Amino acid sequence: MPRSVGLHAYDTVDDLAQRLRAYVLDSQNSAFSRHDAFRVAVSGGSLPKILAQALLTPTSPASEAPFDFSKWHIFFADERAVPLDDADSNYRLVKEEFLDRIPAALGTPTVYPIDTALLDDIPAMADAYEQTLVKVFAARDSVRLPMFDLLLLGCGPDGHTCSLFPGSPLLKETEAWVLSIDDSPKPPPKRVTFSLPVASHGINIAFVATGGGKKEILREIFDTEEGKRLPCAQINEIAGERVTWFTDSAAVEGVEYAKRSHSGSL
Ligand SMILES: O=C1O[C@H](COP(=O)(O)O)[C@@H](O)[C@H](O)[C@H]1O
Repeated sequence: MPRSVGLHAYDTVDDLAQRLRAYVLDSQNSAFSRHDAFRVAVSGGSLPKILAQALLTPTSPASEAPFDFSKWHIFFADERAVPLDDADSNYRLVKEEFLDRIPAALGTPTVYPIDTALLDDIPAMADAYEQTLVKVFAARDSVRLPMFDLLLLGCGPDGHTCSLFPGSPLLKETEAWVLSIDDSPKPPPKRVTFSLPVASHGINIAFVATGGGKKEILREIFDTEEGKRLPCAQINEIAGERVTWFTDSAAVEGVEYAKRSHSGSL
């Protein structure tokens, strides 16, 4: 584990949400100063709810410049190959938990969902999503990888992130930006996902993992050699100091790495 990976544990999810808010705001503002836009990728699972709590619950409105969602470009780090209104859709989750609750005064983000016309051809769906990235981030031959301003990732109880699962051959991909999977061990089986190089290519990369159900896998990721093979740990290894984990105390119970200098407030 690179010692520079930040692992921050907060007493409650409310505390976590406040610190995540400050982190995303800083990330937004530095992106605006670089290119007047904020290119962010989000995950599904437990993340959208915590993200909404962080971003849409101002702690002290007078003391900070607000988010300007009109300059946000929101991509999906992974998506299930289902209609956008399906209960399993990451888009639906992000829309209902977060996008639909953004106050009009804060602007409307540009959102890039998958092309559901390609539900029966998921390799084509992955290629089409890659082309979406190419259009926004520049031509494929002029940039080796799209650089996100912020990647917001989850960590499954098995150590998966995006739809990159432990032991998957997809983890070896070095060329493609977006991949398809038709045998996901977690339902639904058909999905598209950022490849590991893209999921590691953010100026800032935040993992959000809360609750006692994550403590065993966090121990493995942070405290063991074998855990280095897990998808989340591979992103830690590749991106090092660009990675920050936002966790609560239940998720890091027994994690030695969290007891060292990397834990505490950000
Ligand atoms: O299937 C998925 O799971 C991961 C982790 O979800 P969580 O509920 O354990 O946070 C999520 O990050 C990913 O986007 C999703 O498709």
